[in-house]
Amino acid sequence: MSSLVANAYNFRGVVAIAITLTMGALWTSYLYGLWFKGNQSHDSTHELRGLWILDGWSFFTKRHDFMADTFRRTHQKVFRFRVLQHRVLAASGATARKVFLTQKGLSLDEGYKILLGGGPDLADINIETDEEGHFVRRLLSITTKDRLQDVLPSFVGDVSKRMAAWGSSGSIDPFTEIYKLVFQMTVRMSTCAEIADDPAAVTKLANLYWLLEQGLTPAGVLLPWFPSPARKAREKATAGLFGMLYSYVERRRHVKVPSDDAFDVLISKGTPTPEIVGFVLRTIFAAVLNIGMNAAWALLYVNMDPEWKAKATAEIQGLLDKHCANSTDALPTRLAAIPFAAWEDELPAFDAVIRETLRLIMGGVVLRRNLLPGTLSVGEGSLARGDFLAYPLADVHLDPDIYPDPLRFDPGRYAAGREEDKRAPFGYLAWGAGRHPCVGKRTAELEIKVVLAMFLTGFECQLVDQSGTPLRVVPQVDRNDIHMPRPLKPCKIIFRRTEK
Ligand code: HEM
Repeated sequence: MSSLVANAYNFRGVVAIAITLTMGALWTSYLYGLWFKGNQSHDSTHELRGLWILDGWSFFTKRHDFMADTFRRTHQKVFRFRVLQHRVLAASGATARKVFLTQKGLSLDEGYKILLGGGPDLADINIETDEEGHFVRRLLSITTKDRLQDVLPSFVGDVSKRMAAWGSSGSIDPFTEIYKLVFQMTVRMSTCAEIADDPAAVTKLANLYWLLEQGLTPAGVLLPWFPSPARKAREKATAGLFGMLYSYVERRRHVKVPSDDAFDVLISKGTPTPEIVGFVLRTIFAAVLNIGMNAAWALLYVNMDPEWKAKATAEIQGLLDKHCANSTDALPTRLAAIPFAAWEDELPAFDAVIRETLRLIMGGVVLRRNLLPGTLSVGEGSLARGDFLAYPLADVHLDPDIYPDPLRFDPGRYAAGREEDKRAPFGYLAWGAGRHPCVGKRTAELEIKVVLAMFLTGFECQLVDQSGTPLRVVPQVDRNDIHMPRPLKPCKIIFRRTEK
């Protein structure tokens, strides 16, 4: 009872502090708004004049609606708003898109760090590394064709082992279970066998990672100084991940015969342990949510489209017949016998399904910060040094003039004779383009293909709603979820295993 009373007092204290902070934030926001109005640029760009904290909040909590509604309401191709002291130019249209993608001096890292809360950062636990500047080069060194060929049989083995735990029939939430498959493959690709072969270690890593993801909240970005539970959780998770990964890397340093695993490759190149840890955290962050959600959506779309399901199934069966003489071998053994080059070059229906899924799902906002001296013209707006630039991919991916009937899943759009993605400059951006194309594309495509191949050759599936009623169309996407756009209404896959 006394602890209940104490909790009630604590609760009232927390509420009082929260109210005081909120009032303080609104008041500061108001004063800042007055100051900002006096200091706004004198160009013709439309500026939102509300309380900055509300604009900033909508940008984090309902980003898609905030951007789409404001473009619609203002009839402008650009508008400006504020997130704390930062000025953001939201831009749409072909000219702005080209500047966004090709202009030197627009920083991708700075854009995401401040407006998305960045990813995991060892500086949160006072460990400074020089990892950021080397990340792309290191990633390319562990995702070469040869390495992916080496790791491919383990990908298939990992996925099939995890799927075996589902039993011979039942139901799964694709956005949870496929995320786990992708997590396992990404750990395999970016760490070492001691972790990837140990389900308890992978689960521990996944739990810490999930805790860290949950720490990336709008409040954490908008009020970084506020010691919120989310911030504490994030620091705790970062410390846990650091401690765990550090000990595995140090153990690998002392083995007599190095392997081809990522840790050993990075150690052999003289990479210090904290930088290897930072590299793994960043890789998992860039990979797992992106691959996990797109693999889950690809499965939903292809399963609901009989024509493309038949094409993709025939294609993978063709590769099984070609590369595996013994048809009595278990499915994972046969899939693992298909060489990486065939996965990459001989699955055009898979490629079209993935390409179309990504167009539909990758509608979020991409970000840059202007580090150039002076002012830069961006379409009909201008960007001062230090300002941020936000471009919604939906501007191009859901434009009916480029992709007629844009919400329809139609992988044939890219085929010779149609090539809708070529109707506008930079008409397809799901893998980025220009100065910052995605460096994880090859790995991501392979992981998605392995998941689809396992489902298409080893399972019968049906998409149902939460009550088990079969769905006739794929659910709509929650475009306001900036981390992992799931369906607006939850759904499940009911499965029956047809081959082991
Ligand atoms: C389906 C999965 C993925 C999708 C849809 C995707 C999409 C993208 C997009 C759209 C960009 C450009 C962002 C921008 O211009 O602001 C990008 C960049 C990038 N991606 Fe991916 N990505 C995926 C998987 C991965 C994976 C697996 C990795 C690493 C293992 C990765 C690493 C990166 C990096 C490092 C960049 C920035 C490159 C640079 O700074 O120049 N991505 N990705």
